[in-house]
Amino acid sequence: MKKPDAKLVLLGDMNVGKTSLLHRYTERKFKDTISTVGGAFFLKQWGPYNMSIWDTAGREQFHGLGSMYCRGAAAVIFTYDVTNWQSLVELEERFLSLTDTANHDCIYAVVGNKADLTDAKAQMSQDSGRPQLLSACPTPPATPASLSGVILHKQVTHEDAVALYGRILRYKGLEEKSSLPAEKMCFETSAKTGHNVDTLFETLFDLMLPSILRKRNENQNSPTVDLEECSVASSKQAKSACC
Ligand SMILES: Nc1nc2c(ncn2[C@@H]2O[C@H](COP(=O)(O)OP(=O)(O)OP(=O)(O)O)[C@@H](O)[C@H]2O)c(=O)[nH]1
Ligand SMILES: [Mg+2]
Repeated sequence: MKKPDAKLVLLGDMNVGKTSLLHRYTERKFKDTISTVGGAFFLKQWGPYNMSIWDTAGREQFHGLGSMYCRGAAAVIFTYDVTNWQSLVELEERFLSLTDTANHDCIYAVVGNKADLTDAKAQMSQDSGRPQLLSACPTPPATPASLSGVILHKQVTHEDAVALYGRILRYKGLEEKSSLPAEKMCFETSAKTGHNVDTLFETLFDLMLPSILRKRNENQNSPTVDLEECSVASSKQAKSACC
């Protein structure tokens, strides 16, 4: 198996759709998933480069593994579910610090998945003539009994994601002005319909190119062997694997 040129890691709470995004991109399908155990990686040939994409478990019990998966990452996707405010909150509270082991020039994207559901909900709300309960708000709205069963999930807006992206940059000690702009790095996707999924991965691969070239250059100039990568490569025979 070829040695990966760069590593991209998907982080986020359970059930936000990380595995589904990966399936959609690598297999062009939306298929049934089971909650990920530990993590799994996939290799994607992108032009002359081998990209490794790491799918991590969102469940709390696997949290300790997250920083290991982020070690040496050239890009991290912070994934939330657009219908679930708490999944955005968790990114900052639980997942951001895991990226301390990522490369110093790591690229960060904030991705709201399940965009197909918000469209459906918005449509449903309009059709029924009910009041719009879909606007984002940081605390749960009081839900009158008369409205129970309408729409209980809050939506996360693009502006919420952009604000989180700004806080990620600050946490990383990066200047907003000299970093990649939020408009470019905040995506809304649907693993179900495929909306924006190719754009997400390919935008990130493009942006990872300087990191790939730097790494190739370092490897050429150094006779030392990267033990971490070799152990990963030698223990994985298949295109994808669990670990
Ligand atoms: N409607 C809709 N459902 C989705 C989408 N993406 C994922 N799902 C569903 O959401 C559930 C969770 O998806 P997974 O991809 O397993 O989520 P995950 O983030 O990998 O979860 P963990 O492995 O537990 O961390 C599944 O029932 C998926 O079918 C999407 O874009 N739209
Ligand atoms: Mg999963």
